[in-house]
Amino acid sequence: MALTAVLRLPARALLRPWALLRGVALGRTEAAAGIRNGARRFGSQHVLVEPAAAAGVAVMKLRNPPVNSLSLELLTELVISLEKLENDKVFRGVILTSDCPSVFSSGLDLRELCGRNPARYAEFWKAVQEMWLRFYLSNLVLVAAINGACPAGGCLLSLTCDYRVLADNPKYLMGLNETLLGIVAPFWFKDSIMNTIGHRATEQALQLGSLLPPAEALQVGMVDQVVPEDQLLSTALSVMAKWLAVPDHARQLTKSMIRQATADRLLKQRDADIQNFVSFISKDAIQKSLQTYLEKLKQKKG
Ligand SMILES: CCCCCCCCC/C=C/C(=O)SCCNC(=O)CCNC(=O)[C@H](O)C(C)(C)COP(=O)(O)OP(=O)(O)OC[C@H]1O[C@@H](n2cnc3c(N)ncnc32)[C@H](O)[C@@H]1OP(=O)(O)O
Repeated sequence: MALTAVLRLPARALLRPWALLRGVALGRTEAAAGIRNGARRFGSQHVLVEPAAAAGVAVMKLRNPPVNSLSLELLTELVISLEKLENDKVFRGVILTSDCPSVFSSGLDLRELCGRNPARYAEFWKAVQEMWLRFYLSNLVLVAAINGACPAGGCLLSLTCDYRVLADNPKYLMGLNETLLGIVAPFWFKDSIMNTIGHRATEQALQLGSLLPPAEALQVGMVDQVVPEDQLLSTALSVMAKWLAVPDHARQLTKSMIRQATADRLLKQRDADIQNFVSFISKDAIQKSLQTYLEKLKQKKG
């Protein structure tokens, strides 16, 4: 099965990601999808996964130019790639980074939020939920090496990781800016940031839709470290070594003890959350807000 065909499958196919992966693996040559110089390496259209220099560590790169917007396809491939690594006994940690210059991820693909029908909105939102649940609860160590701007859904993705290192560049703004688009960050976005930066800082960051430069993101605890851009990957690898020095079973149970309750809040009401999203995003006023925001983004260039 060609990857393009895989990507046209509905989100419910995520329930059987191995069936999809078999298709991906069979559809691509070993050189493209698996083994290069003896090292395991696989990729899909929008996610590149390669072994890092350190044993047991993979680097997962988002590759959806120009700005790594989280489309249904990218979300689906992220989940499949993570699941594949989790099922491969070789890997214990993943460094998540971007293959696009200056942008880690621009967040949810705004084209998925505008002018679609309710069934497509529902399918998309289910994929957003799935990405968050799988990454947030992953038994692997996830370190985000944030090498670009990181707004909204991009920030959410980084918040699923166990540790965040941000490259020191004043253009690399980070935060949940939903209110500035006239939309509302769902409760599990809010939970993710509140568990990271605390209650009071969340009140401000979320209501103001703050996009913080590196020094402020560090100060508030949105990232754990800010480093010169040329040291980003080496720092992420050092951090990973520290986390991998801990026995997996003890670390995994501890992670789950801390995170499961937050994930359960969504797991208990996934369908209601989808319905909420669909009815919210379908409102004329919300559609207008989003269209205006998208147009402003496009005009910025001219
Ligand atoms: C009750 C609760 C219920 C639930 C309520 C609903 C909850 C929804 C939660 C939503 C979460 C989100 O993530 S919403 C997404 C929020 N994201 C953002 O606000 C980021 C917007 N983007 C940016 O700020 C910038 O693009 C940035 C990422 C910094 C990169 O700047 P650059 O100058 O490098 O690039 P640009 O020139 O701006 O962008 C290049 C092209 O990419 C497009 N582009 C940029 N971001 C895009 C995006 N997210 N989706 C699609 N397309 C995007 C631009 O329009 C350009 O298109 P062309 O002109 O055609 O080339």
